[in-house]
Amino acid sequence: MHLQSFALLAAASLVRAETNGRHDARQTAPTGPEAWAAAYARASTALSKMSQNDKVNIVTGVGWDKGPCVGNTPAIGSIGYPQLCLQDGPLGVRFGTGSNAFTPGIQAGSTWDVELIRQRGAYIGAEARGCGVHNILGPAPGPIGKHPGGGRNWEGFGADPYLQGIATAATIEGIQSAGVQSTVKHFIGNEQELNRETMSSTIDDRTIHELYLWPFAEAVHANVASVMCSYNKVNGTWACENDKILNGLLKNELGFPGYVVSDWNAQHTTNGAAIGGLDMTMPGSDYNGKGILWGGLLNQAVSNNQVSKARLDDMTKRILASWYLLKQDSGYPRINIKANVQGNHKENIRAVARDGIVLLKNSGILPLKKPTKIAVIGSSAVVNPKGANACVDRGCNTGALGMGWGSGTTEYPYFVAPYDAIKTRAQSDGTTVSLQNSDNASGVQSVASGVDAAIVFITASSGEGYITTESVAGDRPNLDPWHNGNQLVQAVAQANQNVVVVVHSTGPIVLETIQALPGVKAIVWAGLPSQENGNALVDVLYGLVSPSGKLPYTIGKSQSDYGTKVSTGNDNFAEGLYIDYRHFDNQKIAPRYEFGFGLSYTNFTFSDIEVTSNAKSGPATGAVVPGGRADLFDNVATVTAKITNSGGVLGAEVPQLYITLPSSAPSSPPKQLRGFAKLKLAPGASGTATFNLRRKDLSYWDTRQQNWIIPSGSFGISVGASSRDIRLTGTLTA
Ligand SMILES: OC[C@H]1O[C@@H](O[C@H]2[C@H](O)[C@@H](O)[C@H](O[C@H]3[C@H](O)[C@@H](O)[C@H](O)O[C@@H]3CO)O[C@@H]2CO)[C@H](O)[C@@H](O)[C@@H]1O
Repeated sequence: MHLQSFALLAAASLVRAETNGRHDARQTAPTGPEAWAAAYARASTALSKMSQNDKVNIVTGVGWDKGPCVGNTPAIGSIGYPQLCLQDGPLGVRFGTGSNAFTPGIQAGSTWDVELIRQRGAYIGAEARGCGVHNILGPAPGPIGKHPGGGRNWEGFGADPYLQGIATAATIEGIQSAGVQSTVKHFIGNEQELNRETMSSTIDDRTIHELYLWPFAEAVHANVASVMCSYNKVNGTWACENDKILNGLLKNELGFPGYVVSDWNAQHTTNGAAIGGLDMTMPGSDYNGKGILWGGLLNQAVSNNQVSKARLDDMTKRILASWYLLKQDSGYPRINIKANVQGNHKENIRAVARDGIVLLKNSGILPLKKPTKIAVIGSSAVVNPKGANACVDRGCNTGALGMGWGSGTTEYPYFVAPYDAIKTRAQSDGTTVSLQNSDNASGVQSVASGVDAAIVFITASSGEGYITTESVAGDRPNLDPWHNGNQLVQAVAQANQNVVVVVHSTGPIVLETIQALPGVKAIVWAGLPSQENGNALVDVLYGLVSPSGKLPYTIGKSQSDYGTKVSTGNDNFAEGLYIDYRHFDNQKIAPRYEFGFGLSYTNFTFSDIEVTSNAKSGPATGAVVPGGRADLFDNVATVTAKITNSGGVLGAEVPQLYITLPSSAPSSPPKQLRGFAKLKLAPGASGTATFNLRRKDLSYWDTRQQNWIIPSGSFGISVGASSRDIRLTGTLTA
């Protein structure tokens, strides 16, 4: 990008900051084009001191397993540039022994609490910095969750582009406020693990803009330092050499000033990747130390003019500018992945684990009221007998579940299992606890009968495809609970009429068998709570807090209701815009629990909706700032609603705003999330939810005009407690 364009765009960025309250809480994170312009100026000065060899080195990883981090580039002595350390990942410092295992992205999304998510990012950033990590490989809003059983969905924030976008931006702002580069991944269309390194994702122009690109646009707007291109092909061309998506969408349309780093071994050619928009190759060789595509080969290609010197300079400047942007050129800690950096961050981990718990069903059994006797049942109530970290990259589902498996995991520094925390609480209440730490349905009668509450634990897991767990090679082939969970719950419900089912899962499971059992009095969707698993659960089971999580995906009545299937060859994304609730709404399919659903121990009433708007139909016209045209980020309408806690205990509600586009727009999902807020309210208290709608929030992508358009006519505004529990409606006209 040119310096003049940054200077011109600085003013536009200030307008955005004043008009979009959501981002005002940003602290020391770099802010917009002016910060990039200063970083680019310094990058240009450094560039002039670098040899062609230096430039090739700074863009080329040193090779797999040849440095202290999962990704490393060599130091460049001539400019005082360090050996750069890139380390996973989205929930903390992978392989760290003195760091925390933060709550997975999907649990953070389930809180719908932007400030908790931002703090989570800031703490991940602080720990990465403390370990000398320059670039932390997260967050991961791709996959978004086209497939309910997609192996890596749990690394991101939920099956909706808006929720993913807000959570992604807040996470990046948090991470980068600690002076650490954030990498947003995986760009783009990597929605399944099966065949991810061979398949092509064919995604139409409107769908890519409105669904898959959306969170990445928010990431670029939050000044993310780098973007990781994915393994798959997009529309027939490898993502890491795809001119249309890297140069076209990312760098030109979104004005991305940072650098594109390859997923590990996702590069296929020397010249094609350089010309197609890749800026840094990782890890630099294949896992056997071979297959080196840049380094010497790139040097030759530049000397032969097959790749221009200007392109190599551009790659180098992007990498240097990101380093200067985060002020990593002075006083940066030395690399020590084993550093002790935990601080008090477990408070955030417990808060996210707890506030992400979704209460799905409660016939009055919860919160527990000093029961005399309880039973705790299931192998996932206790920690893995071999230790919480016994399986490499968490590649098993044994014992209590806190995260899925793969590169997006960390080591647990400790693990509080449900049984540990329940026992501690029970002791102080004088409750007797009996335990069956297996999933054996036939032996459950004796432990479950005669207790005041039988708490039964079931799970489902998934992860990255290089590990197969219990025959699951990444993506879940079905949405059933593992380890005969349905049969276990059935047996418990036969022995006892006061059953509480606790689910730990990487994504939706079909609950129909469990739902039909009269003995099941509560279903607690505890998600993926990481190391604070048991503590977070006890907070909710005993009413220390009222549950306040909301589902970040739909729980359908059957797998086929979702309308997508993991592809065995290439995938033409035929469902288009219609994934998750967009599909259920469009096809008028009743889910069991809809996107955005979650109960509380109190009640909330919604009233007094007000809509003010100066939205005008037509295209966006602003200059390009990081994230897209500047005016896309201008507030054009505001909706407010009064929320009152009309129940008897303190609680938090998440009012959600959905829009329905006017009939002049091309056919669109019936409802699309475009705002949410989390209000903590004492009994009887009221608060105002304010939803600021930006131009982009009211626009569709017009494939002919190649622009975002606000359609003319009347927009439906729905405000509710879920995507289907709409309490207030209004309209606005553009
Ligand atoms: O970690 C950086 C990015 O890497 C991708 O995941 C890779 C993961 O980090 C790595 O540990 C794993 O390596 C295994 C390899 O695939 C396998 O063939 C070999 O036998 O064992 C290796 C060690 O277990 O490879 C993963 C890629 O296949 C992620 O996609 C990305 O998100 C990470 O940021």
